[in-house]
Amino acid sequence: MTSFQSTLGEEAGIAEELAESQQAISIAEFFEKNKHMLGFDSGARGLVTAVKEAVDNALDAAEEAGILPDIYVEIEEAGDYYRLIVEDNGPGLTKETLPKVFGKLLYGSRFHAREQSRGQQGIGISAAVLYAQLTSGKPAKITSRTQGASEAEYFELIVDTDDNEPEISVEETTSWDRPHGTRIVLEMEANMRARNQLHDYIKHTAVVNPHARLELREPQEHFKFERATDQLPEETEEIRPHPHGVELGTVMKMLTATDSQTVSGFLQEEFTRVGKKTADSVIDEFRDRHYGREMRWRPPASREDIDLHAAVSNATSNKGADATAAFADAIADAVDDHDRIAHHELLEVVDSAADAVEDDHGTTFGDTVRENAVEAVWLALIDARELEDETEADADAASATDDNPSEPDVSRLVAGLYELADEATSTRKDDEVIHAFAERFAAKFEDAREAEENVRHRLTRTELEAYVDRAADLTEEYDDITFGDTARENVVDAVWGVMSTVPDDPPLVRELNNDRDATSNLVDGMRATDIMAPPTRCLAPITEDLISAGLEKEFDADFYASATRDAEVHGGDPFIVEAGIAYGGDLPAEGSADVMRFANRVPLVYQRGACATTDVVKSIGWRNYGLDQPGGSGLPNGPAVIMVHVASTNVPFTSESKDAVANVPEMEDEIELAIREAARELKSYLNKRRSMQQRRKKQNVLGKILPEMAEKVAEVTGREEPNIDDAIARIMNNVLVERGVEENGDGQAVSVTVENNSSTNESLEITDIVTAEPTGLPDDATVVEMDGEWFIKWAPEVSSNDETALEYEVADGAEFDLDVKGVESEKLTVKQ
Ligand SMILES: Nc1ncnc2c1ncn2[C@@H]1O[C@H](COP(=O)(O)OP(=O)(O)OP(=O)(O)O)[C@@H](O)[C@H]1O
Repeated sequence: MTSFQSTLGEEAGIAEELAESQQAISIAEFFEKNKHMLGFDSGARGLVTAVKEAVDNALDAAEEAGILPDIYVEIEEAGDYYRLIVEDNGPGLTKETLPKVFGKLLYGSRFHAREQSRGQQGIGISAAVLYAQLTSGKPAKITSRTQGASEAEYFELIVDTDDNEPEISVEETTSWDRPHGTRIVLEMEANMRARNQLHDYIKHTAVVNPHARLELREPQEHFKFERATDQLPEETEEIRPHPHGVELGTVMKMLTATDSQTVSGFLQEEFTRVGKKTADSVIDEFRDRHYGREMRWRPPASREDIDLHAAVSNATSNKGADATAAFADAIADAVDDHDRIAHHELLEVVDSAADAVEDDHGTTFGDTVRENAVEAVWLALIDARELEDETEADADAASATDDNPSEPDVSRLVAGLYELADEATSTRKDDEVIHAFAERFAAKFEDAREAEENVRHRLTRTELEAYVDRAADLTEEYDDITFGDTARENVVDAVWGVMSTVPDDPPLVRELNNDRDATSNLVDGMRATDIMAPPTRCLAPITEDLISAGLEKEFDADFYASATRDAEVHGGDPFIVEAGIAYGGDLPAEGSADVMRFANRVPLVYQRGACATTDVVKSIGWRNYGLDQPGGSGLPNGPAVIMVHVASTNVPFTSESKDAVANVPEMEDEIELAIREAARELKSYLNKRRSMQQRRKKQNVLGKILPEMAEKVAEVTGREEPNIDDAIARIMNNVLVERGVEENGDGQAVSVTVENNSSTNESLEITDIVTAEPTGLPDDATVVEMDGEWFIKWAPEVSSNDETALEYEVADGAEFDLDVKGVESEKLTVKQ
């Protein structure tokens, strides 16, 4: 075999030779070879995917136009092929756009829109056309009529795979009975082996789109899903990206495209949820990262031998004694007013002192005088020894007295850093060790200043971490102690906490444009700033009520729960996760629970195992929620359906075929929280059901034993049999509702007594139906007559261990019927 290597050197121009075989690959050609990526990997699957693409588009288009969708899908055998027909009542397509929509890959209206829609990439339907033409050789036949048009347009076309352009074979106008809409006819090599997936897709689409009317006619079966509501989903609006989660590359692109000049304007104009205040916070975060923060040192205490006044006076020349004294006074006082002061704050102090003295004394305090004063005070602040020249004699005298508490025995930097490190580290650390650490830490500041590298003590957090690490490493080495990561982080936090953000102006947009590092700091700043969640008007969640309603429509269960989370952000796009659970009833008790996955109201029928949704369901400990879960992980067993819906302006799918949601941590967290929210409701339902079952069991046993005992007791004692119902109600802590009737001459006196033997207060709704007109009813009861029956309604609140009664009179011979609501049947004994 001749390799290129073996011929290298023998022949010139190998690169040119190689270059000849290089050529551009058309997108259509690429997809022709990678059909599986788009969900067309087999005849069975291809048919389902084509239906899905056409129906999703039809729903998107109708909703966007404010039309209640009416969609007809037909699959018929056509010789060796299958013919797919999808008709919608949407707004239709114009003559100009139609050929591109169906005959050009990556052409669509939604790719750039930050708005929830089923379609995203502009590939779906043209890929179906491509699949049909590749497998059957037949063109797609499209009819479309726009609203108000007198006739429809009819096209027969294929995708020209060489240049990814539509190749039209027939183009004519035609009549069509639909006033507006689109009809697609595709012939393809296919089979019905994925019939179940097809049915699931259509059925589940109906569940989450109760406003749509769907019809599916296939060779064997025919389904119609009538719409359950005339309410279209909330209209969505396009939004700008949210600052949380936009990638660096996106921001760099946005910076080149924006009309804003300043970073603040850029942030406010191009992102959602950013006003002036939020932009300022982002810029502060940017400053911390880009310029760093400045260390703030404490001003000298009066007991310290530091005379700021003298320092300023000595550094100020030719300004006259009065002006100089006033200048020095103003600075010393202002510094003293600060709890801590950074270099840029000192600059402000000196500037305002100079301005004030200039006004009062008519002397000019130029830049040099101001700079000298700043330097003198800064030196005094950060290191007392700098002043020793002037105060040497005093200091020597003071240090001679060992027990003089007012004498600082370390430099001010060491003392300042010692204070912070001591507070931040565990009390177990030796004082001396902390002191030694503070000395090494201070040396880093001091060395950098002396070397004129960092006169202002300005550090980024990373630089500060390096200072702390170096000082801690040395302390570990020389003092033979451990200075662990937590202690180091605590010291960094404490020092960073007292440091001050520098007020330097951020770069202009054009300066940021080619500065990758600065832009990266801006992106980090955006992420670190607390920003309100994005508006949800771009999203159309199903909502809790409709999830439950959808589940109820589809599954005959005993219990339904649903949860809709607040919006979160991923990659600058907002998303909302919803979950629903149906349990019991007719759901199959054997095997694992069914997981239904939806993204932007589209059922996901393939690649269940590759989906973040399934992963999250499996990772939850379902035993905590009352479901059986063999081995404590994986899908739970039992009669349950778990449904998850992810709605986003950009759902992160694992591939272009949009079958599975990718494992994005932010999204997984929300999926988990939504499922847990619904699962908590399931848990309390199951707990209650279990305790009710136990109660019923106990009651059944009592109901059997007590009458036998009562009979025996009566026999032995010769007395009347005791009242069993009352006894059971008391033993079981039940609510007992009992009717008493007494003859009272003209008629009967009725009393309905409620005895609450339970441990909770109860609110009941009692309806007593009487066949004669009742009289003497209390005010809190209402009565309505219907067809010779009187409905007495009474809603008493009865505290635990209390009782109340409804009393009235009625003619002789009247009959009664009591209906009690508000208390579970297991906790209720009704005796009439
Ligand atoms: N039935 C239809 N009625 C009206 N417009 C349609 C219809 N089908 C498609 N369109 C338009 O054609 C565009 C392209 O559709 P296509 O299916 O190729 O991509 P998509 O739906 O935008 O994205 P995806 O590739 O994710 O499905 C859509 O964005 C929409 O504007």
